[in-house]
Amino acid sequence: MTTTTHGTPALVAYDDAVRRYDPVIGIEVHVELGTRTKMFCAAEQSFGAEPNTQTTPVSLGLPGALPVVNGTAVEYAIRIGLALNCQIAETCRFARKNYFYPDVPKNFQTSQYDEPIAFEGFLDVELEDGTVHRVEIERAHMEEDAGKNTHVGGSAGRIHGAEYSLVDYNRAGVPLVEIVTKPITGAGERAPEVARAYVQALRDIFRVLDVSEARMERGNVRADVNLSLRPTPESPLGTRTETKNVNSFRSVERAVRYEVSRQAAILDAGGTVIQETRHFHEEDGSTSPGRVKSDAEDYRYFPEPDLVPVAPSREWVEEIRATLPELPQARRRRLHDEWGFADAEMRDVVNAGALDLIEATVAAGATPAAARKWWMGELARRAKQDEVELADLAITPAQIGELQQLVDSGRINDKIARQVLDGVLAGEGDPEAVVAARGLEVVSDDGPLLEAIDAALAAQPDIVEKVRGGNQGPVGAIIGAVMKATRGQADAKRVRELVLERIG
Ligand SMILES: Nc1ncnc2c1ncn2[C@@H]1O[C@H](COP(=O)(O)OP(=O)(O)OP(=O)(O)O)[C@@H](O)[C@H]1O
Ligand SMILES: [Mg+2]
Ligand SMILES: [Mg+2]
Repeated sequence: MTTTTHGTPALVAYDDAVRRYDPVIGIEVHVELGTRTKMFCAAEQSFGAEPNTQTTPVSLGLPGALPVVNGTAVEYAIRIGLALNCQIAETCRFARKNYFYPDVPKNFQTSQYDEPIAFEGFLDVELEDGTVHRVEIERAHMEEDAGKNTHVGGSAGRIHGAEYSLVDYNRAGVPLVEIVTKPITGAGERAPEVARAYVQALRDIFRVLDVSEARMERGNVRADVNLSLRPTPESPLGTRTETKNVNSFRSVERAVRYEVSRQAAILDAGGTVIQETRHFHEEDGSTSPGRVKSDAEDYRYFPEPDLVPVAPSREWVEEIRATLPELPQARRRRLHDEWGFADAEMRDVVNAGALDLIEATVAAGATPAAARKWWMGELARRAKQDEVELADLAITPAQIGELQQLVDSGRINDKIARQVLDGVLAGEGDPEAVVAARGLEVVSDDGPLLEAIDAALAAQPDIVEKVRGGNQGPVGAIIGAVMKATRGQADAKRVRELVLERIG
């Protein structure tokens, strides 16, 4: 049997695998809360600080140090729970999850176990083609992050072969909320897409709730991707693997795909999938074994004796519910109605990441249709050409609004508008400034127009004759000559009027 570098049978092609097996996914998402201080102490937490400068005796796990719960973190956890349609516990406790690893200075992580702050929710996830898949949420609980190990020297990629390891406790004790789905069934071959869309929807929610910067590339949001296969949708659940710390949307999708192909190969060969954690490899989208998964009892969970239970009053919970911002899905529906875009147009806008840009452009005075035309047309084309995101183009919604107003007021035409765009993108300033500096304003004064018209009429007497004879067809040639003479800056409609007037 051929095997891959990670010692598994050769992969089964994805399409083949999902024809013969039913994938079930489970996703654990950890989000770092953007509170000023840590979960159980007053140490500040900010990204990129010098290692080990943001610690207190509590986050270093020094003997005798006593934790205190961060009230803002509890509020953020409730916000997340409510946004995910969860029930909020009337009272819940923290628990110690015991394990030994240098990044956990206390030798346990303070987490929640059988009493999460939020439970029994759901999130409707929209796929790129508009299909909606409901993901059931089992629970959302509070916990603290671990520190960060850096392994130095030794053979590359071999953690335990490193010469030495460094540990940074700045991240130890940073507040986290872990959101755990129930097993997600019914996704079939679209399991990778559902997994990705779910994590993306969560990220968007964290941002509007303002509970986290939710930057994947900084590790603010990390997903553990569980996957199992079963012969049919009616079969009992198979054995899952858990691919840890996947930190981009694309990687979530790839991790699911890879595990489907890998597990199908094992099952095809009559083998059994081992319940284990796995590492994801960005370079080739593969996963490799981590550790055989501890059962919960190996963690010797027990209630945290140093912290009182958290008992959010119903009044407080309702107050938080009442101040929840509009969530992304509701906002998309509202804008869809307000803007009057077709379903497919709206989906394209969302998928292109143009929703915020169009909204801001409309706020700057453009009609929704005009805003969409710019961002999904000319600007999308330029973004693609430069291989950048729309939002990273060197032009703002306010500038597009101004540009569109120049067009609407007849001071420039569509063709000139594209030249103005060039100028703005080249850093020549706002549209008004570019128009002035490049002398692009439409010639609206009739004086210079008449001059150009008379010259054109004189140059083409035969056409003048035809038009006088009642055939207006060839008048286009005169208009074209005038437009050329004014370098495209004339208002074509006005030119036509004047030409006909002149010919009489
Ligand atoms: N057979 C299965 N196939 C796919 N997913 C599963 C299966 N069984 C459970 N899951 C999902 O795997 C995830 C397990 O997460 P959970 O936090 O409950 O446990 P854990 O991974 O064992 O614990 P830890 O938080 O210590 O990693 C959940 O999303 C759950 O729905
Ligand atoms: Mg897990
Ligand atoms: Mg978990």
